[in-house]
Amino acid sequence: MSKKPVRVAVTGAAGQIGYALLFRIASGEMLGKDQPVILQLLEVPAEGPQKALKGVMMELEDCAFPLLAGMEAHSNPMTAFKDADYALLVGSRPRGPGMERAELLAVNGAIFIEQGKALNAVASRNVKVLVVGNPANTNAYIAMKSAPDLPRKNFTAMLRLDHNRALSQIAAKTGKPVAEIERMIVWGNHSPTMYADYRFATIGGQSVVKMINDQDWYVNVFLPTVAKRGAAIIEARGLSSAASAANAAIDHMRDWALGTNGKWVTMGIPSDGQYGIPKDVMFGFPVTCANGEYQVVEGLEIDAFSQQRIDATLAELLAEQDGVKHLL
Ligand SMILES: NC(=O)c1ccc[n+]([C@@H]2O[C@H](COP(=O)([O-])OP(=O)(O)OC[C@H]3O[C@@H](n4cnc5c(N)ncnc54)[C@H](O)[C@@H]3O)[C@@H](O)[C@H]2O)c1
Ligand SMILES: O=C(O)C[C@H](O)C(=O)O
Repeated sequence: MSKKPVRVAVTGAAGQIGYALLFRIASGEMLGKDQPVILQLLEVPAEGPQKALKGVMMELEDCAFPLLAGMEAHSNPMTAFKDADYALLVGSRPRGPGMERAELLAVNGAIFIEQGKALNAVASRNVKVLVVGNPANTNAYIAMKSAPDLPRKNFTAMLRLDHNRALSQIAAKTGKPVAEIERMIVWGNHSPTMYADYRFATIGGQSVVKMINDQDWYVNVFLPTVAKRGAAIIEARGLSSAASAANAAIDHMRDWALGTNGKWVTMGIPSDGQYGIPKDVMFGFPVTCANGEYQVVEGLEIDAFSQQRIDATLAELLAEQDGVKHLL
């Protein structure tokens, strides 16, 4: 018997990430090739974006996806999130060349308060929320705080693009297939303070640290390359990453919903105090997923260098939280 359709809400659906994301959700790449979906698409209530959204929906229709059980265009989060089982919060103002991410806080805070409240009011009580729109961790924190009737654990932020970027840098350095790399971690904020940590990573069971054996490359090439990759793409394209961001969103939601078979992935999640991160801080942690739930990989040794990096990204997140506390 075929499965009952699930409702997937996507905000910023006419934007560039939306365009790279919706077709893959509708084709079953996110929730499985046997899972029908109903797309509930939100755009700002203005003629241009709403018209563009209609165009995207015409294209979705023209794909004749067997798993696309329905789609709706919305301009109000209260209708867009109705009974949503999954919500991908992509819509926000993207960073342009030379713009600091922190500047985005004020502009985007209001959006995520309204959307958090709407999720609280109308979404499924089990809704899985992924915030992609930047500053992703703090936007997710704002949405979570604006939705007091939903479990905190339902709110996550996207660190998966950073995780995937780190995997590709290691694959290029070692000449090994990316799929063989296990136990990568990116701690903290989706920003240049993130800490991409390959101390525990293995390839075919062998330690990546030993294979690379180059602390200088780790500190002076790998870490800044991963941390500043978003800015490098903006510089090169004149636009922020879109296809790779959509791909990471698919990876994040697929793993959360369908499980990782014991593999570590990075998710931004509200801390429960693990590794000394204060409760509720939306922090990138290593997790495994099973049965629709994520679980932090605990008990990893944090050496002095790592502690310093973790403290720095935590300090940035706490400052961001402080910057929005008057809104909450
Ligand atoms: N977390 C990550 O790894 C990551 C990676 C890349 C981009 N991003 C962020 O994702 C966001 C979207 O990027 P993009 O390139 O798709 O931008 P875009 O400008 O192409 O699209 C954003 C869309 O969101 C819509 N929008 C704005 N406010 C909205 C609201 N309140 N409700 C619904 N829709 C709204 C806009 O009309 C626009 O169509 C940006 O904030 C960007 O910085 C995050
Ligand atoms: O840094 C940005 O604003 C773009 C995006 O978050 C990215 O990592 O590509």
